[in-house]
Amino acid sequence: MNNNILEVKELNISLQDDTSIVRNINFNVKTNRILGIIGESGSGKTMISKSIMRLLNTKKFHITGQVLFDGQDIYNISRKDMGKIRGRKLSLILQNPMTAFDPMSKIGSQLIETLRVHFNITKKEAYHKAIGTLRKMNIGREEEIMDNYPFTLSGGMLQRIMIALTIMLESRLIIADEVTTAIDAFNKTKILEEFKKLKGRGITMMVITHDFRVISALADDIIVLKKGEIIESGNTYDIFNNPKHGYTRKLIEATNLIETTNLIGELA
Ligand SMILES: Nc1ncnc2c1ncn2[C@@H]1O[C@H](COP(=O)(O)OP(=O)(O)OP(=O)(O)O)[C@@H](O)[C@H]1O
Repeated sequence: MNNNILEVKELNISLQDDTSIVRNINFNVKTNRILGIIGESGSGKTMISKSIMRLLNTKKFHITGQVLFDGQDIYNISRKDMGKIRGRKLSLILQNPMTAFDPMSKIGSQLIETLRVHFNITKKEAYHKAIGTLRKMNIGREEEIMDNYPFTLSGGMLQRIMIALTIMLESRLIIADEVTTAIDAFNKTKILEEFKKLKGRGITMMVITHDFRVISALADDIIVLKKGEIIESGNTYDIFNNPKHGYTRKLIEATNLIETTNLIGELA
């Protein structure tokens, strides 16, 4: 049985003037596993995640290769069918959560509306589903949060609500792109804890980051990306303990350095 929820085959992305962005990208995401994609800024991580969601403007970018989601070739289905998959079975959580919410509408209405687009349920049922998930995640002040506008909440809190939404939607694959980068330490810890809990329950995820600490806390397998190419891949333990590539070693060392600096800061 094929237990890959996602298969990316020979993915190449370039600009229309032939400037290459990513080359020969091949990887699979297995059901109930977390794949980490790590690489420096500009290595092509976001381009890969957006191309999987079919969110890149094809007038600007030339994309070749195949992306199979649950066995279905998503580059060969209609926009309408892609719309049904995106946001329900396949979710992308981006670095800046503010852009994911409508600033003019309260959090509760947005969650209820999204749930009702994808499930045949009443407003009341959607409300209970939403608030139940927020409670399970220990968000705190859940009723109040449902009644708030996005701008009144911190980026970290909005990020946690986005994660809650993917849980409500029962997404088959969650792509988390630098979700812990631009948020406060408290919510970063909460998000990592939540992902760890979900991992225990068998979530399937792609975690994209430049931070080895996030990867080592969550990922089962890793892909290392450098300047648009995969330079190393394997299971997290092996890569962390025995990196083959100098670039991977540098990324790991940079993480240790940051940790040592933080420790010195705490001791000072
Ligand atoms: N809209 C765009 N037009 C042209 N080139 C782009 C565009 N967006 C990204 N690129 C180029 O594609 C390459 C990969 O960018 P990408 O955003 O995927 O990197 P990344 O690894 O996600 O970096 P970061 O961690 O900073 O988000 C970069 O060299 C960038 O210059």
